[in-house]
Amino acid sequence: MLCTATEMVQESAFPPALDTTRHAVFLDFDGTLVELVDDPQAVAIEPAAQRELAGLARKLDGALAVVSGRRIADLDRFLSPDRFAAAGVHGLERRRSPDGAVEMLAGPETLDPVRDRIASAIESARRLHLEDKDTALVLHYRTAPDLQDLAERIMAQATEGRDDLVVMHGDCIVEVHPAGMDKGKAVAAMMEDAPFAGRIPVYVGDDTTDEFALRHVRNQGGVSIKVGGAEKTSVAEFRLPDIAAVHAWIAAAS
Ligand SMILES: O=P(O)(O)OC[C@H]1O[C@H](O[C@H]2O[C@H](CO)[C@@H](O)[C@H](O)[C@H]2O)[C@H](O)[C@@H](O)[C@@H]1O
Repeated sequence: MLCTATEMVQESAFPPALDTTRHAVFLDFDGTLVELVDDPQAVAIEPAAQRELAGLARKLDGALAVVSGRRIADLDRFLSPDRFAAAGVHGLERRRSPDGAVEMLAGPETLDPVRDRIASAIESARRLHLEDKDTALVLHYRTAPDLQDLAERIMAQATEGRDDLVVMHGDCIVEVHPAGMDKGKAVAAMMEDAPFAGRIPVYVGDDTTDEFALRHVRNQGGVSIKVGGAEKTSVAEFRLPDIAAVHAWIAAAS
């Protein structure tokens, strides 16, 4: 099911092959490395695909990061036993190397009033699911698409008057977190330091929240790749049709 669409015209060129001596690779997680499913905790990466991913990180001398709306702890769990550099919760969590510490750019307290309002609002809308990521709250409606308007209304009411927060609309979700960070800013920050600095950024993502990073990378002369068909409009220059194509493209890296 397609829950969202973004702006701008389509180009559908197949991306160039990865060059592991020159590229820095940033990969979205849900919808890019793993298939979308109803239960957010039920995603799984194919073992062969995970081996290729770990192999790519080695070939790039570590210049590979997962850039996700997920918490880094959740990414680690889904990708265990491998660990990667990562930007979690749209950049509000950051880990510059696989074994480094996770920097938190915001705390959970700021969302407490919103958390309470959403929890009480969904008591009468039990088919909506609240995912609490500490520094972000997500209302899921993949299994209740008829409740999209209600989910958006609940989020709008719960965040009314809070200019310090930003509401984002993703694939069958509406999400809130502290303002000031997005995936484009997260990629820009990671590109400032080794092992990413000096390389050409490559970004692969499927959702509206990836558009910040796709735009940033395209503006920097990097390689921007949208995952999905023409129904998903994007600023990206290149396109891979689906998750299987992403993994095949990763496996072909030289
Ligand atoms: O930035 P991403 O790695 O793409 O993470 C975005 C959101 O992913 C998860 O939600 C999405 O995947 C779920 C599992 O397939 C699906 O049920 C949901 O409809 C999708 O939007 C995650 O639950 C969110 O917290 C992330 O923000």
